[in-house]
Amino acid sequence: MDESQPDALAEAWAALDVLAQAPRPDGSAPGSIRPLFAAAPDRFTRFSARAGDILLDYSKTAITEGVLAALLDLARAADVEGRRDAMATGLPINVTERRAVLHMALRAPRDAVFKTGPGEPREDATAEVHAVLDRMRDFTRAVHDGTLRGGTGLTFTDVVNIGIGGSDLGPAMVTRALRTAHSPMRAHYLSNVDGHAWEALRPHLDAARTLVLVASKTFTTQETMTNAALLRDWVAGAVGADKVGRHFVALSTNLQATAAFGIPDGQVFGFRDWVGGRYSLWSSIGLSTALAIGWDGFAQLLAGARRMDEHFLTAPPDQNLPVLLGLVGIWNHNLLGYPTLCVLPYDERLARFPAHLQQLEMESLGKRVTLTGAPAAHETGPVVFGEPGTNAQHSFMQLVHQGTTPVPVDFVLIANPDHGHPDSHRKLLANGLAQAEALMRGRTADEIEAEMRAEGLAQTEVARLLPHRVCPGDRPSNTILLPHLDPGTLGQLIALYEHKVFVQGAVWGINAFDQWGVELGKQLAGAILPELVHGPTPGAHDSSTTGLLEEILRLQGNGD
Ligand SMILES: O=P(O)(O)OC[C@H]1O[C@H](O)[C@H](O)[C@@H](O)[C@@H]1O
Repeated sequence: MDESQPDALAEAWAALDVLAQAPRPDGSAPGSIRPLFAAAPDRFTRFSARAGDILLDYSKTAITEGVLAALLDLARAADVEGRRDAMATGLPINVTERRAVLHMALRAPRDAVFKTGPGEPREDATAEVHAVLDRMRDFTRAVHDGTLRGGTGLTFTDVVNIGIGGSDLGPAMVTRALRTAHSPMRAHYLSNVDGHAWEALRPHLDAARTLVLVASKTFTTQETMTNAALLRDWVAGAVGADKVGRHFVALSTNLQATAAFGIPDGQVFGFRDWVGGRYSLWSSIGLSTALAIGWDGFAQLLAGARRMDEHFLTAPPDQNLPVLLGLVGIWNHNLLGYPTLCVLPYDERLARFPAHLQQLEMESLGKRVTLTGAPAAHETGPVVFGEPGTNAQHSFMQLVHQGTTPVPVDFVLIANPDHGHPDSHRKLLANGLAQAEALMRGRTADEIEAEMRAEGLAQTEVARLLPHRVCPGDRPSNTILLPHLDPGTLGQLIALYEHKVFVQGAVWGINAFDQWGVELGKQLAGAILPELVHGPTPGAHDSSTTGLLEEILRLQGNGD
């Protein structure tokens, strides 16, 4: 499984360090991009790649032939392909939880072979996946055609997905991207334990026509279980306690807990522990999406992801989109020292795509030790943030253009919209393309001086303003171009990032599939919860936490 060779790995990193620190043969700085375009008019052709419906243009980065070769050496030394194959064969690559990582099996065709479990005979993952998918399909159709109805006999018009983290972000993002005015049902997502979230949603719903999905891999998550109890009472109030069960479905791996909550097995859609939360939108956790957009759309989403899986599993590294995207990120992050990644989808429908990527990337790659528990030798995951364009241009892009540290950007552009406003779409695309060009090209002092002189500004004014107006350029971006946004292309796009994260985790030698860091806060919240009723336990906390607790209780009128 692990064929990586420490010496070869160290050599590969050292070779990259040399490239990142010394000027290029033509004297240009290793992070500069403009000279690369000036020197090679065919740079776009050379540093772009296609797979399925996706074009990845990474030419507006500081990658050269030499850098790319060294990055591919790094991937080879880290045995990215061997690790990828270990994932695909169901080996327990999530070593801290002793679990396989088989989200690819969730979108595999019926006759595919994805096996899991130690020893022989190994379990056939695909058969079980398709058994659940078949049930999800039948359920979705029965809700849509009115065979399944609520407690008072009314058809369901709305579905509420109660879940958080991976049990919310993926399906919420996909549903928002793909729903249309003709979608069969309205879907709503309730994640936060903040009662304001429920209060904001409640007026939009009729309990008698609302189907509730309790989406939780563990079925123990505090926020989800709290909201599930709130909605159970609310539905019971409308249809009667004896009929509330008809409105509730569970999406979970924990069948004991779903039964304890009172959801009969026939209304539970399961999945296995080899599906990580942030990879679960393809599992039964995606049921809200299927209900919202229809079964055919959900099936096309899976097929799109499968297309990217097949590409990732078979394409040579130098043409493999997830490998290239991962390696470009490593060049920007580890070698050039850029600590963040900004994701800008130029499509309102992808408004939650950056939020989904934040969990996918930061929960997967936010690790400080390697698989063996040794401190990571290199920086691991970047801070990821983003917003749809053009909105982002009018908020934080100032820092991206002129801040002190370059911020690599991934632009996601969609060639054809699904609306009838071509002028709006041209403006959207023009802005996306212009941002990438502006980041790369910048505006030099000479260019700005000439412009200001042409405007007739006095020399003193030119000198005063010049430093403020210079845009340094040489700021890297990738552009990912899709022909349309539809279930198939979105499936490819999400899977592209999933596999990119895999590649980076493999190169850094970390476990991209656990998330122990989120546990401590959960434990401490459990300890603090009773103190919000009874007051702070003496000596239990630092003075800050105790002081804040006391102040909150005083402001609530409970502290005197
Ligand atoms: O699906 P659940 O078990 O309710 O978990 C929901 C989320 O909460 C956890 O704290 C993890 O950090 C996430 O990876 C997970 O997706």
